[in-house]
Amino acid sequence: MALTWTHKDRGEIRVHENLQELSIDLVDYIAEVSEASIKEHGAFCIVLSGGSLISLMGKLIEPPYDKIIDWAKWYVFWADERVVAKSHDDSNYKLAKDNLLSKVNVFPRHICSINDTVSAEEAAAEYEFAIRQMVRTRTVAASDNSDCPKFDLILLGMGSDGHVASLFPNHPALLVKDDWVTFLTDSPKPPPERITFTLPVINSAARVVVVATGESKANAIHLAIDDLPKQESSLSLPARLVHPSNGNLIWFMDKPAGSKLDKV
Ligand SMILES: O=C1O[C@H](COP(=O)(O)O)[C@@H](O)[C@H](O)[C@H]1O
Repeated sequence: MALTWTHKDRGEIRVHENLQELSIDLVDYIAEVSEASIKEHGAFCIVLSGGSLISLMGKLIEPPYDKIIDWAKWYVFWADERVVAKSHDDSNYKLAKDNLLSKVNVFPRHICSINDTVSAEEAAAEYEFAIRQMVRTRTVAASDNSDCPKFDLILLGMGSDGHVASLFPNHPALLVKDDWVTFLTDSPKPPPERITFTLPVINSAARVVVVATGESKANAIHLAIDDLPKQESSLSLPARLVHPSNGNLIWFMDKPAGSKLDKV
């Protein structure tokens, strides 16, 4: 049984017994939000990340989810991408394509991935332009209180340094306010060239989920969620800056990742 509670300003926290339990709870949540979004506005705009998140979503291609989800109404985006060929093992697109998207009936034209033949700067600009077009045509909702898209669900992983998407500790990308997508050529985690959603976009989503597993993430989870006596600059922990202004935040983790939380 998961230990769950709601923190006064850090959202809902779900600490699971093991990866199997976490994975079931995560896909149940995704299926629920997919259904609710489709009922509400006829589409489900979901934003993926790379890393360990995708294997935790693996049950989506199995019964009953493969049949009950209305895949034709899914629009898929990425919170960040490595600027490598789509066939490269580092590609977040390839990871999701191989393990999820190629196994369900999401329309290829509903998959909004980056152009892998241009520079990081151009890829970021083109990706943002494509999303702006989708907001204009109302495929993606617009935020009520910012000049940003309002995705139905943004799924983020978190590194042991507290990075989310490709927003790394103390990196200038954390300060970008006017762009929806920015780029970096000096990522501390390889590969160096990446594009990423900026914080205003992440924090304008209707729902943001952060998924973290393993003991190596325990300290970052503690710093991202617990009330800290004397807070260092939040720029040193991007996950602490995830704070949807008008949406829900949920943290899914296993016991080792949650082991340093005050409540645990
Ligand atoms: O480089 C990245 O890392 C994070 C975290 O990955 P994880 O394997 O530790 O879960 C991921 O969320 C991000 O999309 C990816 O580009």
